[in-house]
Amino acid sequence: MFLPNLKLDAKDLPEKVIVCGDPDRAKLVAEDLEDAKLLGQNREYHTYVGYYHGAYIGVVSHGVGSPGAAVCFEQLIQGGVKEIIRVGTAGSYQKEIEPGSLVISTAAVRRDGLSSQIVPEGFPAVADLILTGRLIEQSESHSVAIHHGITLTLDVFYQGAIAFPHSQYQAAGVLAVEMEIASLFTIASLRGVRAAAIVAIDGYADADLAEDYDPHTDQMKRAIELEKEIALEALTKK
Ligand SMILES: O=P(O)(O)O[C@H]1O[C@H](CO)[C@@H](O)[C@H]1O
Ligand SMILES: O=c1cc[nH]c(=O)[nH]1
Repeated sequence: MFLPNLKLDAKDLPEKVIVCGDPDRAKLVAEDLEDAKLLGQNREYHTYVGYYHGAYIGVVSHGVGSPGAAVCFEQLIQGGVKEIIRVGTAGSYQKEIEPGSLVISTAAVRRDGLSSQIVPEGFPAVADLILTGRLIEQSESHSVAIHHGITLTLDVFYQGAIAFPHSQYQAAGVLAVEMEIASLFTIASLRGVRAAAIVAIDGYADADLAEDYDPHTDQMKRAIELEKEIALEALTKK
């Protein structure tokens, strides 16, 4: 089967993949794979495959925002993918969740537009219990602060005339905000595959805590290295 947006033949797709927004991050993950090769490249979708501890896996970039990412998730699943871990970045909503730390999402608030066009209002966006358990287990051997709980998925990155909903979600105990996890969890539930997500915190998203957005610091590079390692181990654990 040819997957048109990913621009590759599904026969070479592994059943387990890591996904991330940034094509450069996908390349970085692929550097940890043996016999890594670029399977397809089209638009924001860069797909690498290779072996990690002997397991055949893939890493695919999905770009920024749920609609484009959903095209990627759907085509991966059409192509036979059964387990997906998103390795992303997010802004913190809670003071104790500091830049450079990691958050494993157990569920995502659906404030994206994409999922509301494929499932009814009230349908939950929840992580797969088993894959998420593996992420949590892998994270326990590291000394960096790693939190787990509810994240929020928004379509908006820059505030317009309508105020960001940050304070209500902060008060409700949501840990962090990003732009694709709710779509991933919803699509995975709908199609019967496993999905989980881990994100590196690049600053405080809440206006009261706001800092300059800079996802390119050394601290972020270290956090991304760590989430990459945790996700690779969780995905390939027997
Ligand atoms: O770093 P990635 O995986 O792209 O994730 C986050 O970063 C992007 C915004 O800069 C959005 O895609 C958001 O979800
Ligand atoms: O969507 C995002 C991603 C990273 N950091 C944020 O504040 N928001």
